Amino acid sequence: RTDASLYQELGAKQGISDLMAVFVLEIAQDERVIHHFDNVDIDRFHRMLSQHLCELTGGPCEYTGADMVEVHTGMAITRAEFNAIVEDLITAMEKEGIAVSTQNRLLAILAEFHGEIVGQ
Ligand code: HEM
Repeated sequence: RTDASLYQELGAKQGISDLMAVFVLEIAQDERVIHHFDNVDIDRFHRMLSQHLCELTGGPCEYTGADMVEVHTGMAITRAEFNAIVEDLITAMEKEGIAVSTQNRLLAILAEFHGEIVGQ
């Protein structure tokens, strides 16, 4: 578990929730990946993303959602799709005015999920 500084830099629970709301809107407009989300419960998706990010960045949350490998298995997510999602997150972070140094700290954490998500 990391220290909570990244969690604070992202604006704690409210900042993370706002960021994930913008991120979900970016995904919804992204033709490269939207087909994966046809039957997804968006409220739950937003809630689980926020909880996951809160925990990963050292915040006072416990992620209660699905295991990363299990939930993405069967989607056959490509490297290009993974990168598209990363771009959507960067766009969301820019829109939320998050400092580039903070953006890079978050991206470094998420990059570690590559192997659990791509090609499952
Ligand atoms: C660092 C990369 C990623 C992380 C950390 C991540 C994280 C998550 C989390 C926390 C959930 C919620 C699980 C739950 O509801 O219990 C989820 C669901 C989902 N993810 Fe990802 N994800 C990543 C990349 C991707 C990519 C690249 C795609 C597709 C292009 C994708 C597609 C989905 C879909 C469609 C769901 C909803 C599954 C469902 O509700 O049935 N994810 N992801």
